[in-house]
Amino acid sequence: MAEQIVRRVVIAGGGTAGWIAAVALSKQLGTLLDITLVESDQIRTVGVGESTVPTAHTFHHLIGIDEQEFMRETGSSFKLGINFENWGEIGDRYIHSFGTLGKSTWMADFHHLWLHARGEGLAGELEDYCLELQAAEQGKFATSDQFKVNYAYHLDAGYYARYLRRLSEAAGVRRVEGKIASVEQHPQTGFIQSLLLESGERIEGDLFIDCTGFRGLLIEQTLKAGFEDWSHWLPNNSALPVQTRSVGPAMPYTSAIAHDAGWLWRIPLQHRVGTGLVYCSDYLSDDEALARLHQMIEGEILIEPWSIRFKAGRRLKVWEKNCIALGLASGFVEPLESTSIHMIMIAVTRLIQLFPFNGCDDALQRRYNDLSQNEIEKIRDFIILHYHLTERDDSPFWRQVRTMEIPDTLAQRLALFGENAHAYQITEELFRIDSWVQVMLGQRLRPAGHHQLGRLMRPEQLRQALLDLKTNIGKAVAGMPSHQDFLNRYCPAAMA
Ligand SMILES: Cc1cc2nc3c(=O)[nH]c(=O)nc-3n(C[C@H](O)[C@H](O)[C@H](O)COP(=O)(O)OP(=O)(O)OC[C@H]3O[C@@H](n4cnc5c(N)ncnc54)[C@H](O)[C@@H]3O)c2cc1C
Repeated sequence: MAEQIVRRVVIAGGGTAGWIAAVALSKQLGTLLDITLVESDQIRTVGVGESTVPTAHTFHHLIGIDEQEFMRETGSSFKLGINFENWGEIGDRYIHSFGTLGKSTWMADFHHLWLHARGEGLAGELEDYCLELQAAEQGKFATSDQFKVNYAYHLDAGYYARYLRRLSEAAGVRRVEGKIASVEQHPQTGFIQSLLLESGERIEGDLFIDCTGFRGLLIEQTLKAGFEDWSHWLPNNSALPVQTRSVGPAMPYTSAIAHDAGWLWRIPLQHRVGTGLVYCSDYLSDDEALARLHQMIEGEILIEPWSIRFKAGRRLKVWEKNCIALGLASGFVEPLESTSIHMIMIAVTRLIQLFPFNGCDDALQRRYNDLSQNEIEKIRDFIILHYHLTERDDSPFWRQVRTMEIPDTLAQRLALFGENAHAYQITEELFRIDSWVQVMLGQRLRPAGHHQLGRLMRPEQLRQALLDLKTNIGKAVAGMPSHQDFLNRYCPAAMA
């Protein structure tokens, strides 16, 4: 049997990405690897990233994280979707839920039936036919054999990293505190050999995972893997996060409230609310942004706002030589649909599946890079959709994103839906058909035509079928406790 060449894994950085990598690799491949994580108390983590998508639930399950313990220790709440305000037009509101819309058939997705019935005056609102969406609207939540809902989490990034650190160290990860002063490479191959810390300590490894955030200390500053800038499609480049006291029960959704040069997030945790203004500095100065944030804040400030600059785009090669970038070091598509933690989790899963036990060869690297590119580009298109499909004309920011050129891949999807109401999910794509449908309709795209399946049913039969669906969902939601009551019982926050 071939000897294992890659055994010593060095993770640079201890933010969300670093500790997710540490916990997953140690729990899954533990005895095959020696894992060291280096982080520096002198360099703070980005400190945000608190809203997730349902894959977080699946990922935790895969690596054996106990849900109730995790939620107690991180003050987490449940998330059923995102509540968008002022996106299509000022005053608009819709929820992009994680749920399934109605009942689809093999011939056509549910929304085709709904579009027909709506046109004939036989149907209510689309949201009447989705359990998660109705539960979100009413602030309800339950998860059990009786209530099978598709959900994600809101979590506290600081507590989450601490929690994962505890699990990782228990699984054998060695943590080294220290600032990386330089990265040492093999003189011929350029492969990374070691990290030299300011203390003089040298950390040697076979595989290096760059989780150093936007700076990309290994992947970019050392290996120059390259970056594809997407800011012409996603112009927001600044954020002002702040932590505030809760002013009411935690709702089971994130809010994304558009303003004239970006948007504001509100993420309800058990012990506080995470809020943050996202904006484009070409259209809003930092002082104006701070004033805007203060206008939109609800509740007493617990931690004062801090400033973050970012650029949307992807690292051209997330795997280069013997270095793999995860998290912000690998690229960033702005936080609108809370996809970064998902991408970290998928990237770690992919790494476990394609782990280079016998060395970092080109074919493995190429496969990994292709899959990563494919994934992030689909997510990029979904985010651009929210900006481009707007009718807002009240500010230069909205005029720019409404009229900008968009990627061909997205233009094709819009044409298909705009003409015939068809939406699709490509293999391994994160967002499902129902996500595309909810956002496209929520952003005011009204398809000119749709599948004629609905005409095969008698009007009364169709009206009754839709009424039954709505009634059953209504009954199920009525039987659920409030989200806050469920949290209080299921996983009361340790720090609340
Ligand atoms: C405004 C904003 C909002 C976001 N919201 C969401 C969201 O709602 N949902 C979501 O999924 N994602 C979100 N994200 C993304 C999310 O925050 C990140 O994906 C996640 O926090 C991972 O960050 P990271 O670990 O890659 O980097 P960081 O948190 O920046 O961590 C970098 C680590 O590297 C260490 N480090 C750096 N340099 C050195 C050095 N020289 N020596 C030693 N250590 C070093 C630091 O000490 C730190 O531990 C958001 C991002 C932004 C900017």
